[in-house]
Order: sequence, then C-alpha cells, then structure tokens
Amino acid sequence: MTSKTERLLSLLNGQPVIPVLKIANVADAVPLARALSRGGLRAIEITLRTADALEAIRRVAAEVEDAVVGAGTILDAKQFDEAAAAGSKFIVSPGITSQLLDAAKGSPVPLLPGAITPGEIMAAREAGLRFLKFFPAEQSGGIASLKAFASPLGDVKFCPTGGITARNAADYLSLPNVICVGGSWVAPDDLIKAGKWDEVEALAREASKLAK
Ligand SMILES: O=C(O)C(=O)C[C@H](O)[C@H](O)COP(=O)(O)O
Repeated sequence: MTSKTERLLSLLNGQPVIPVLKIANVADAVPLARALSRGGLRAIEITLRTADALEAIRRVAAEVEDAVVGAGTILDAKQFDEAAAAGSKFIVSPGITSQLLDAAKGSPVPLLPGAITPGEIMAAREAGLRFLKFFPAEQSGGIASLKAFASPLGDVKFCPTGGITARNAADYLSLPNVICVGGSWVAPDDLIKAGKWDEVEALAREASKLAK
C-alpha cells in the first residue's frame, strides 16, 4: 500500500458501493447527496458529464457535511485541477494517461484511474497506485478478468465500474482483489428527475449493506 492509496481508502472508509452520478440540474445535487448519505453512501462521484457538474461538486462540498464528494469522468489535467479546486476529495477517471498521473503527483487529491489491461495496471503501479478502477467492468471480462489479475498483479486492488447493478454487485465484492464497486444504479435518472429522494435513500441503504 502506498500513502496515496491509503489516503483514498480512508476517504472511502469501507463503503462497498460508490454512486456514479450524472447531475443534469444543479439544484438536485445537494438533496441527492443528502439522500445517499442518509442511506449510508457518503462517498459519491459526480461525473463531469454535465455542464453543472463542477457547480454541483462545489455545492455538495460546501453544504453536505456528511458527504465525501469526488469527481468522475476526469479526462485530462485541466479537468483534474478544476475538479480539485471545486472541492473534490478524490478524482476518478475512466482511464490512465501520463498527463493525469502528473497532475495527481502534484496534488494532495488522490486519483482513482481506470485500467483494463495488465500494461495499464502496471503503469499505474509504477506511479505508486495500488487501487484502480476497473472500467468498463462487465464489458471487459468482469469477474473472470479480475480473478485472472489476482495472482500476477496481486498487490493491486480494484473498484470495478460499468455494468454493475444490485444483481451482480455482491459477486464482485466477494473477490479478494475488489475493495468496492462503482455504479449508477443507486441514483437512476428518473428518480433524480422526479425528486424521489426517499427512493434513492432506500436504494442506497440496500447497497450500503452489501458485504465487503
Ligand atoms: O464517467 C466515468 O468516469 C465512468 O466511470 C463511467 C461510469 O462509471 C459508468 O457510466 C457507470 O456505469 P453504470 O453503472 O453501468 O452506469
């Protein structure tokens, strides 16, 4: 374990599921983060896939004390810096580039980059990272691939994301090299749009009970 990995793991604090959020309307950010937090999912990933994402991160960081807000879909160093400046406690990327690794090296905010191949995992390892996102998980061999990594790349742990749902999350979490999973199923677009925060809270509560 390197110190950066330890810092990231301590932020996630054993949470089995990281909600991956797409916030179309910035007014939804705070009530959504509160609902997830009430349901036991304090660490959340707000993806930079909408125009309001950075403002959503700012608001959650400022207004939702219980939340540990991270930024997702970070593709380059500029976005890394903007997301960190907005108050992100951690940064998630679908992949890994040397520019991103450089940005993370110069920042106290830990990076969870995506990796799929042994070469990508080894590049992240060389940069001192021992905890990676495995994305897109289901489309990239899923559980079978993660099992195959366990022996040759045994000191690296994963947060599989992409295609994970309430149906298969427990199977991923049962793997020794999986620490948590990421997914959007706990905060579906239709519930956010309708402001059904109690239903989001119920989905979060169910997810937070999954054993790791
Ligand atoms: O934007 C990113 O950085 C991503 O990582 C993509 C998300 O992880 C997936 O969109 C979540 O996948 P689903 O749970 O299958 O919806």
